[in-house]
Amino acid sequence: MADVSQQQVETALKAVIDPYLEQDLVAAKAVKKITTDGGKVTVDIELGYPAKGYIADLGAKLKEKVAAIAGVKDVAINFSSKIVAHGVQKGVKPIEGVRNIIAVASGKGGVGKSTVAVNLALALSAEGASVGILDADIYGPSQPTMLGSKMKPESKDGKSLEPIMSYHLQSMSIGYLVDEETPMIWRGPMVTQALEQLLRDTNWQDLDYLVIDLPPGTGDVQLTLAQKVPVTGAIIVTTPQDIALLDARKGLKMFEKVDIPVLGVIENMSTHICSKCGHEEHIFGEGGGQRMSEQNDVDFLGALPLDMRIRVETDSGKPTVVADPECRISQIYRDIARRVAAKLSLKKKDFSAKFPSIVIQNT
Ligand SMILES: Nc1ncnc2c1ncn2[C@@H]1O[C@H](COP(=O)(O)OP(=O)(O)OP(=O)(O)O)[C@@H](O)[C@H]1O
Repeated sequence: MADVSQQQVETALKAVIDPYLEQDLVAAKAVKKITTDGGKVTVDIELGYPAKGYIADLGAKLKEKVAAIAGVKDVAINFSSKIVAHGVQKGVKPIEGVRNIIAVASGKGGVGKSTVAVNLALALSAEGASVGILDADIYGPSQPTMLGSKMKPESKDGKSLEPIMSYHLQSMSIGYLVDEETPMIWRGPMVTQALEQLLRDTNWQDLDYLVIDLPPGTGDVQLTLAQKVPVTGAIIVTTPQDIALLDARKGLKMFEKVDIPVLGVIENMSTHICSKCGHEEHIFGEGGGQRMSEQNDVDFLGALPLDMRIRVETDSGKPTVVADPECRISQIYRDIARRVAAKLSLKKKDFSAKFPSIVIQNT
């Protein structure tokens, strides 16, 4: 019997569309090596995004296609992830130790932006990336509470700060440094200066992604920040109500103005799940985030339910993604995290950046 050819294997691999990259892995240039040794086929795949929770499933689909080629007796698929730095706005200096910055914004307060930001950061970490979070919500820093950490950051040299570690996540917040009431009286320029300092004077350690939890709204502070921080991509959090959607649209326009690509929209409090009977209801209307994304030509990244456990777990210092990694809500956050990172991986690379991070992940 004739040997299995590389071409046959490629054709089989092309039959599987990666839902996060929205293309097959050959087209995405993720297939790095194919070896065929008699009936034994080995495929090396390098994804541009972290995907620990998904590669078993992806590997099984690819194996099934390759195994169906006549003459194939054994298939091995090896996965790795290589996360590289991507381009940012022109003229903004990159941050030492950080490959990519993802800004999480909302048009209006109270839509759950901070909750989404921390769970998204933890979900990226659960998928295998090295992740940090900067709490830029200077008027109401909530990350110290959400991460259950009240420690003061150390300074080894009297100039820079060491990030606080919780659940493998590096974090920095004005809430670690001043008492809760102080930032409320700060004026615009003080806020942006404090934030720039927090961002640049923290010793971030080799981060693939730094998630920035921006202050709510689209005023001057947010605009100045968006101009000064080297952001790779932004995410807008909204609820399905009309008013929140209108405000979210302002957020989209703000990022457009400063040339930051919007990775997409996350709808929070999408449906309500009754904690007693599990019944699901669209109490704030249905499909608003999806419609808004379509109308504004941005991606819809996913929807999270209004669920009491999200509030209880996050507000008590153990966000859902670490409190119960296998539950449905955590799976939604991880799905969104993979989608965000995959979209980011398709953006223009920053060729001046030094080292990518490579993680070997086997099925
Ligand atoms: N999907 C959800 N289900 C239930 N409760 C939620 C959900 N998302 C957020 N919450 C809760 O809603 C409250 C507000 O959330 P959060 O602080 O994240 O909002 P925010 O948009 O960052 O607010 P702010 O504008 O004050 O910064 C918190 O108590 C949080 O636990």
